[in-house]
Amino acid sequence: MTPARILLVDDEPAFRTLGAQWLEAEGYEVRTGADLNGLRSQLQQFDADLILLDLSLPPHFDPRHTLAALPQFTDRPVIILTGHGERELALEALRQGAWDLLAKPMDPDLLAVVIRRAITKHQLVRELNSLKTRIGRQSPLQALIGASPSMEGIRALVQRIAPTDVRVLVTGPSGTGKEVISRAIHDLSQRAGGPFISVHCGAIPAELLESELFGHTRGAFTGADKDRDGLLKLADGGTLFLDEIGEMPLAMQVKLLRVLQEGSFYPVGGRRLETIDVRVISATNADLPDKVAQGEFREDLFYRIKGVTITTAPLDDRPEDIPLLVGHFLERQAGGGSRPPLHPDSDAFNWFIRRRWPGNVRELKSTLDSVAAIARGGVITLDDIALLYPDARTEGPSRAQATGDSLEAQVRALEIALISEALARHDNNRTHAAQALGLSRQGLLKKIERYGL
Ligand SMILES: Nc1ncnc2c1ncn2[C@@H]1O[C@H](COP(=O)(O)OP(=O)(O)OP(=O)(O)O)[C@@H](O)[C@H]1O
Repeated sequence: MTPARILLVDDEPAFRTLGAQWLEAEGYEVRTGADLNGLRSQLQQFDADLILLDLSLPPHFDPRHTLAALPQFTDRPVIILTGHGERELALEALRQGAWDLLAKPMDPDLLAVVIRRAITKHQLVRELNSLKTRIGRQSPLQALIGASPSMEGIRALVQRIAPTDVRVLVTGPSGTGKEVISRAIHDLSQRAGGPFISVHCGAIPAELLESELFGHTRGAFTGADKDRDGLLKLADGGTLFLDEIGEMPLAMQVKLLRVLQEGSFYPVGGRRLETIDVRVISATNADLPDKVAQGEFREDLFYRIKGVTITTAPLDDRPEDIPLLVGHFLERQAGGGSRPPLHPDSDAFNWFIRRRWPGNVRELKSTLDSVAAIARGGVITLDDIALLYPDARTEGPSRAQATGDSLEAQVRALEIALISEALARHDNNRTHAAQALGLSRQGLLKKIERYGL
């Protein structure tokens, strides 16, 4: 097990040295600090599980100054070290969210117990929060992240059509979540217990597509040394997801049309008619009516697969989804472990929101993966981003200016980013996050509900 980390902040060098030696002997990993100003950046380098904090610190040596800064650090237990005669200040520290206070000179036995209790409770709270989040996210609809009107409309439609057997066509640019949407429809349908079989129509060579879909009998062609079921058969009782259907060769389109009309097919080389029961969901980033007009896609097949059409929007058109997606991916990266997810500071959040994402959510996710890999101390900063994207600090006009996002979308994006950041910083403690944002707890809860945070 990795040792818990403690940051000891005190202006007296001798106290720091002795304190650190004692804490290390108790099995903790320790760093020390001498002033209040460096504390925040020190925490970015060293994600402490607990802070031991003296109240009179440079540069002001004014306990009130330290107290005013305290709420910034109480996303982990802070134990205040007080001198005698500071009773009022100590009480105020507790009101500001300090975990406990101990008078100098320290009683080592008492200190050991207080530290151990604080760290254990803090770890339990983190685990509880991460479990709550995971349980709360279990509805298939909650796999569809986003608070933009576009995503809200999609979620409402998915909920309506999922229990029916209607065919669905999901269209929209690459990387905007067409497969995630299709999967959510399946997971919410009565077929959820059955298979979800995904076929990438453009990736399978035309000459193989037929046997991949319909299966084949032994000896049907060179190399067919035994009977093999196709993907249609494997999808029986479940959902067949035809991805990039616009890339399906014309000859195959005719055969697929027959299956959709009759619900049955012959495996390649076979004489026995196979009957299947599948729901078909198709996806494409192509303009199918245009392909129909060009003679590249069969009109009759288009109308067969069209059913209800869901259209996804480019990520650049819905900036308010960015902070939520960032939070979601970081949480998934953390995997519910004992360490909390990384979180971007406000400059980093702004960079993610302002940037353009031609590769949509897929590009956002892979950028986040690389940035998260080099971040230290639990926080993603603009400095981390600038290591991979040297233009990060100087990037030209904001995405909003370039794309003309509505003021409403920009305000929503900013509000979601600030709330997500405050919640992350305060370990999902809504009371503390509300205080930090200058909102009432009730007001914050309303916003959390509205944005599905
Ligand atoms: N709204 C969303 N909520 C959660 N994850 C999303 C969302 N949109 C996209 N993703 C994630 O983005 C990545 C790309 O999504 P997906 O494969 O569904 O896109 P697509 O539109 O089907 O892309 P393509 O057209 O290239 O096949 C996946 O990792 C997916 O989990």
